[in-house]
Amino acid sequence: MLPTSISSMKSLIFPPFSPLSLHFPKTKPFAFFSLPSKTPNVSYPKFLHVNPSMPSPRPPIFSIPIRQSHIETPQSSSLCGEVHVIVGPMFAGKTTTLLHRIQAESNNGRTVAVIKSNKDTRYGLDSIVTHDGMKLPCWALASLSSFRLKIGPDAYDQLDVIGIDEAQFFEDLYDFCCEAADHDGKTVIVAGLDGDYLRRSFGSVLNIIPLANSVTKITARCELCRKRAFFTLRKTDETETELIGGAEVYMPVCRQHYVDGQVVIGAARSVLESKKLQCGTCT
Ligand SMILES: Nc1ncnc2c1ncn2[C@@H]1O[C@H](COP(=O)(O)OP(=O)(O)O)[C@@H](O)[C@H]1O
Ligand SMILES: Cc1cn([C@H]2C[C@H](O)[C@@H](COP(=O)(O)O)O2)c(=O)[nH]c1=O
Ligand SMILES: [Zn+2]
Repeated sequence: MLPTSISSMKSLIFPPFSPLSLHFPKTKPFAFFSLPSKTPNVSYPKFLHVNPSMPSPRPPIFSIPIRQSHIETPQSSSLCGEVHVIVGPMFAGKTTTLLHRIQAESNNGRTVAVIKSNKDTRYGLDSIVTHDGMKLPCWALASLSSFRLKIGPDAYDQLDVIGIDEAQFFEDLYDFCCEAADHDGKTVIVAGLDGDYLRRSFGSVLNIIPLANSVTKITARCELCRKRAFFTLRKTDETETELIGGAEVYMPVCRQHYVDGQVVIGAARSVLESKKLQCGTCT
């Protein structure tokens, strides 16, 4: 028997919720299923280079899988996709984790494609490369909305899994994930920075958390004390939010060293500014 408050409610959904559907969402656990591979002519990335001496990525320290159930219904099994989000500071292993998940999906016979932002030109535009040198061919795009046309609508329809790296640079991330997972039935695996060098929310990455089946925050090692690093410190005095770079510009730091670093950088900046004011030749 349902509680009165629920049973007396008029359902706007047909058929109305059963008590079972209230308690057990009809989602599938990540990587628990394998769809048959569809056509052989779809581009099917393989790892070009996996360094065998590379340690496997550190386990996430913070993972919130949204409650899932093994109960499936026939009508939910084909259409609904999934969204999985991997965040953390630079050098935490986001790209490594994304590539491992994509490789696992591909090994399960699922058709995969990976997208990165064309703003990140660090290693050329044709591949995603981790800080360790692991590499996977990708689509480098200015916007996610261009993906379907770029890959071709037929190839898009054949895709099971879409990986997105450097997600902070895509303005249309929310709309793309919604459409791909809810409407097109794709599994979307997103990797990106949750925060910028000032620890402000970066791009649309945090906006897609309400869409996600799972959210995983991973950490790096603080470059100064080797403790867990949750943040990215910018070592230079540039102030624009988007500034492409690697270890020459950024370092992963723990909370203490982030705070100390901001104080040191702030002090250095004010010294430089006061020197500029005193110097007659500087403008
Ligand atoms: N300061 C650093 N400079 C270069 N490589 C680093 C540094 N710190 C960690 N790494 C390496 O980078 C790997 C993570 O690379 P990657 O997956 O590309 O990270 P992310 O995508 O989170 O930036 C780590 O496992 C580590 O081996
Ligand atoms: C913190 C921060 C980073 N970026 C840039 C720097 C890199 O090009 C990417 C992050 O790459 P990774 O795969 O996570 O190592 O983002 C930026 O533009 N602004 C920032 O504040
Ligand atoms: Zn530290």
